[in-house]
Amino acid sequence: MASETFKVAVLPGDGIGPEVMAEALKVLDAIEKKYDVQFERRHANVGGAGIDLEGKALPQTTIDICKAADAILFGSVGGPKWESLPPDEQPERGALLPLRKIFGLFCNLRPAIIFPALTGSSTLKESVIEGGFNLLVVRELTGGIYFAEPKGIETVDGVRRGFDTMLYTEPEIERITRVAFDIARKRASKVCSIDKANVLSTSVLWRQVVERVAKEYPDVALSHMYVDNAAMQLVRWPKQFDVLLCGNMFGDIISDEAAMLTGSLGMLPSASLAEGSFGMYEPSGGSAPDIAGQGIANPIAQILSASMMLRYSFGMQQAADAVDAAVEKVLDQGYRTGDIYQGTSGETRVNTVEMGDAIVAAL
Ligand SMILES: NC(=O)C1=CN([C@@H]2O[C@H](COP(=O)(O)OP(=O)(O)OC[C@H]3O[C@@H](n4cnc5c(N)ncnc54)[C@H](O)[C@@H]3O)[C@@H](O)[C@H]2O)C=CC1
Ligand SMILES: CC(C)CC(=O)C(=O)O
Ligand SMILES: [Mg+2]
Repeated sequence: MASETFKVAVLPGDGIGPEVMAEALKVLDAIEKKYDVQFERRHANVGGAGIDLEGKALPQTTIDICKAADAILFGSVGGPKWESLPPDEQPERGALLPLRKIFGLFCNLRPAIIFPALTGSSTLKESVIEGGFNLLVVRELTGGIYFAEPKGIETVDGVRRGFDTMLYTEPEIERITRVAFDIARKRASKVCSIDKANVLSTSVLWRQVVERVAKEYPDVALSHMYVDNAAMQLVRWPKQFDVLLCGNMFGDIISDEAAMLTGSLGMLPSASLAEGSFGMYEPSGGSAPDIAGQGIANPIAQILSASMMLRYSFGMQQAADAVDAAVEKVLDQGYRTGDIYQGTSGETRVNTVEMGDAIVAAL
């Protein structure tokens, strides 16, 4: 009998979600064997799978399973099949955003680290990334334009118009700013806050609050950058960044860009954290309908998300380090899924399952 048991709600979702989730679960099996721990897993439908099997993107049974769990391991949701449904019934707005809200997952951590073996897979010149970079997007996840009301599409004077509301409260900004500064202290002690304060009122407030909170962290260097410049600076010279503090939408966009610097969106994990130890762990990318069903997706983002779950929700630093090291080892050994394959000597092209097997073997 294992000395410790953690309950994990497993929500594979749509597209490549189930394919990459299967590999992350194999890694958890291996961790159970290696450490004195048991992961009690309950699977639940979410997104398109929820709609198809239970009539709703986020069925109540799924919410209940998540509530009973210590953490959620999430795949991804969405796809063309469900895009013509009313927006609030679609997988993204009907399941993913509500899950983030219901569980208070206000803090999304997206670490973009270039593995030495993958410098050739980045689209950036080697001279820009040599020596590596290690940046962390700290994204506010339950506020901003993705959530605020009113939003909708209406007809006024015979003209259809769509509208959203961008809104941030001072406490919301303060809370995520503290997370960013606390984390920066354990890293290179630099926070770059990303906004659009030359245009948006939410950003003007964002900047004021960030500056006020920063006074409590004199040991952390704060800079501000407009989001358009930040998007450019990320590809110009990513090494200048340590922690990037972003609102919901800017963090969404900037983190996809940061992912590609590391070689592929399929490499970037994420942790969506609540106050306390509860979290949902999900790849930064989506359901990748263009490659779904072919067994070729890169499972590393999902596996590293499981590693973040071990680290942040279960306090299993050693096991998380072991998973991260196993990923690095297989990359050093030359294993590559199609998205990170360069065709150079020393590389072995593998499919999703083979990559998962290699990582388990390296553990
Ligand atoms: N967290 C979630 O569940 C998210 C869901 N989505 C949804 O996913 C669907 C597709 O959205 P897209 O904009 O196409 O973004 P996407 O992230 O699914 O795909 C963008 C590109 O990255 C590639 N890619 C992503 N993950 C990969 C992996 N693990 N291995 C290899 N290649 C990978 C895809 O093949 C595609 O070419 C949409 O319905 C969207 O709303 C998008 C982002 C996040
Ligand atoms: C539904 C979207 C907000 C999902 C997404 O693109 C993300 O969280 O990165
Ligand atoms: Mg995104």
